[in-house]
Amino acid sequence: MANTVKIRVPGTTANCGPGFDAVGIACTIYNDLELTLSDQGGISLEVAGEGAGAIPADASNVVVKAIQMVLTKTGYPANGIKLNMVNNIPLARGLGSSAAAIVGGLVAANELTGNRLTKEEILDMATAIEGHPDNVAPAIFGGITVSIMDSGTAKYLRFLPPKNFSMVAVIPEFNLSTKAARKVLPDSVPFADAVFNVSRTALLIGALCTGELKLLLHALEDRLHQPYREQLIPGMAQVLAAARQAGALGAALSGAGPCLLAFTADNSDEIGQAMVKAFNIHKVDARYQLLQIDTQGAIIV
Ligand SMILES: Nc1ncnc2c1ncn2[C@@H]1O[C@H](COP(=O)(O)OP(=O)(O)OP(=O)(O)O)[C@@H](O)[C@H]1O
Ligand SMILES: N[C@@H](CCO)C(=O)O
Repeated sequence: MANTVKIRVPGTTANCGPGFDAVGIACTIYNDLELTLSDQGGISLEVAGEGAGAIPADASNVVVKAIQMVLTKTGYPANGIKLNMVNNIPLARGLGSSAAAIVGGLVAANELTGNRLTKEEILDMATAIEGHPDNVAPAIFGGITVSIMDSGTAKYLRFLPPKNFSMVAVIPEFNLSTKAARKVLPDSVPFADAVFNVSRTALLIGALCTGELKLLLHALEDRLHQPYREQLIPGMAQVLAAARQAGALGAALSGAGPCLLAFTADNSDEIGQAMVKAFNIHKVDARYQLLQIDTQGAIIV
C-alpha cells in the first residue's frame, strides 16, 4: 500500500509592521512537497533548493511532525513517510519557511488520509505547532489574513485588497530564527506604545481593505517588536528609510526578520536596489525579490 500527493505552499510575510502575531500576507514564492505514505516503515527525505543538506531527515523535522499529527488524529495506518521537497522559500529569513513546511505536511497528509480535516482544523493544528497563526493562516488560505487565538482555536478573516500592490522583499544573506528574534522582546510595553500599535493596525487593515494605500506610510509603523529587533539586523532603520526615499508606499520588517519588505505601487526594481545598497553600506550582502499577493494558499498540484 502506498499513495502519493504533491502540494505547493506559498511563503508568507507576517506582522506587516504593527499587526504582531495577527496579520499576514501570502506571497508568490513557493515550496513544493511530494509525500508518499506507505506501510514500509521509516522516514526518508530529499531536499532540493533552500535548506538542502541542512534540513533533518528524522522525526525532528517539522514536516514529519505535521504529518504524524494528522496520522494520529485520523488513526490512519501508515508508518512509512517519504518526502521530496523543492524549496524556494529561504529558511529563517522572515518569509514563513516554517509555516510553509508545517502547512505542506498537514495538507499533504490530510489529502492522503481521506480529507477528513477542514481547513479550519488544519489552521488550529498548524498554529499549535508554529505557536502563532499569522504565517500559517495565509499559507493555508492565500490572500491577506488577520487571525486571533481564542482558547486554542484560531479565528480568522481573509480578504484581498481592491487595489493591488507589489512587495519587494530584501533578503540579507544571514539567518535569524524566530526563536532568537522573540527572545529580545520585552514582557510588557508602555501603554502609549500599545495605543500606537492598536491605531496603526486598525489603519493598516482599513487601508488594505479600502485600497487607500497612501495610508500605508503611517499604517506600517510599529513599537511592539521592530524597535527591539533592530539590534539584530545591521542597517535595518536605514534600509527601511531607503525604501521610503525611493518611493515605497511603506516598509517594515518581514515576520521576525531579517528580511525587510517594501510595499510598492511602481518603481519596484529601483526600491529593491536602494534597499540592497543600504544593506551593503552596513556590510550586509543582500538580494531582492519582487513578490505579489498569492491568492490561493496551499494547493494540490
Ligand atoms: N522545508 C522545511 N522542512 C523542514 N523544516 C523546515 C523547512 N523550512 C523551515 N524549516 C524549519 O523552520 C526553521 C525556520 O523557522 P523560523 O520560524 O525560525 O523562520 P521562518 O519561518 O523562515 O521565518 P518567519 O517565521 O519570521 O517568517 C528552520 O530552521 C527549520 O528548522
Ligand atoms: N509574528 C511572528 C512572525 C514570525 O514567525 C514574530 O514576529 O515573531
